[in-house]
Amino acid sequence: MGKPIRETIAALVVAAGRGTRAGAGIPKQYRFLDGIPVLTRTLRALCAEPAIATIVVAIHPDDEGLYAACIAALDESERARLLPPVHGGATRQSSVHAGLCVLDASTCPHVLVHDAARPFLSRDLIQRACMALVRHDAALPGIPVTDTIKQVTDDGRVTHTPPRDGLRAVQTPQAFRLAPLLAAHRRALDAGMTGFTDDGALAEWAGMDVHVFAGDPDNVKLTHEADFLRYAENDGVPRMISRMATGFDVHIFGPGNHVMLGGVAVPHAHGVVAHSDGDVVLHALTDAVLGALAEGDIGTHFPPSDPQWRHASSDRFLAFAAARVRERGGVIDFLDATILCERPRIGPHREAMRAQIAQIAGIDADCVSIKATTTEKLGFTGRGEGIAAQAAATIRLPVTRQSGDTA
Ligand SMILES: Nc1ccn([C@@H]2O[C@H](COP(=O)(O)OP(=O)(O)OP(=O)(O)O)[C@@H](O)[C@H]2O)c(=O)n1
Ligand SMILES: C[C@](O)(CO)[C@H](O)COP(=O)(O)O
Repeated sequence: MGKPIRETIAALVVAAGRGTRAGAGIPKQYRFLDGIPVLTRTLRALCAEPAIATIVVAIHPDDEGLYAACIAALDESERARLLPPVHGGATRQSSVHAGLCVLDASTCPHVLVHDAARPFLSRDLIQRACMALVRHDAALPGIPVTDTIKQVTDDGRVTHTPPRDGLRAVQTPQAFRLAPLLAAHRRALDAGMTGFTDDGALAEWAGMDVHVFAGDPDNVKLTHEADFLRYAENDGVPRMISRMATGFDVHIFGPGNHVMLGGVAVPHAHGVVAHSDGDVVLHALTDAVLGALAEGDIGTHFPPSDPQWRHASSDRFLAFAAARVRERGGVIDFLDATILCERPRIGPHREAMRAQIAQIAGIDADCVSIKATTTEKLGFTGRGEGIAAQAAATIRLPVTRQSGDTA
């Protein structure tokens, strides 16, 4: 008995175009829509359909790096569905041909050919395409046209008005039996027919019986800059969400003649007892930033048991946390710290600390605030036994998954 049709379908995504009509520097399938590349969205939609056994993407040879970044954003089970990419050609038709050539008709006798530039394809639409293969060798999603269509000459004279009822605007995914489609592509190539704008037209030319099933008006092809403006909330700029977190640190006073505070050596009658340089301000700020990332705390990344952090300058801890924010595509909006001690006096060093913290975190000094308070001679700080700092960090991170989670 043969396999059920749902285990015999491959998807071929054509993504080798240059997107010249959309402009904007990189090919449109690699541009971001709400923090997610168009191609990543398209592949996720296809991966969500269990009927599709395997997926191959035709890419331009110059786009290997862009493709790798799109694939990295998929989860492991999604990546497992992908064959290695193939290099497409100068036309959509040649890119489809290149992709069809690597598919194995003995394991996947059916193929859905889909434009990378159509990232809004729904589960229902994919299922309609798969179902169409039960009855047809070639089937295209089409939507009734709502405008009246005119055939015109180059100088704009109308020569024909086809009756609208029989017209459909066709989309992808277009569903085919693989062997006859590949044979049709080879025949077209041999005949020097290289200008087909969809596989439906090529199949029709080759004599296949081509049918239309219900398309989806939301399944638009991103073609012009205006499409990006219309469909991307932020036109390629990742949507960001704000996070705020706090940090706190204490060190006991010990022998010495200064304390490090916010990266500044502040003269004092004592030093602090600490594994590192004991800068409570930088430690509290580091924990606040790591907290906003939900990436543990300073001890997670720089364990006090590790001798390499002995006497370490605390700059590196905050610099590390700030780099993590950048690596996740985020920004630090604001850092705020309050120092709790009777002595030393903080006011004369406040501006130097703000400048130093700003430099370490890679932000403007305007975005750093340093405050100080005594504790009215109460508690360990009041008795002059030690010094404490509490801090808050506000950061923004890109929304990177369709679910709204962040990276
Ligand atoms: N040589 C080509 C041309 C197009 N495509 C793909 O075919 C789909 C539909 O093509 P289109 O929207 O025309 O994309 P581009 O050719 O990139 O656009 P433009 O014509 O504006 O350059 C896109 O996913 C595109 O990447 C392809 O794989 N290989
Ligand atoms: C395949 C297609 O998306 C069906 O509507 C369309 O023909 C592609 O045309 P393009 O000129 O390559 O964008």
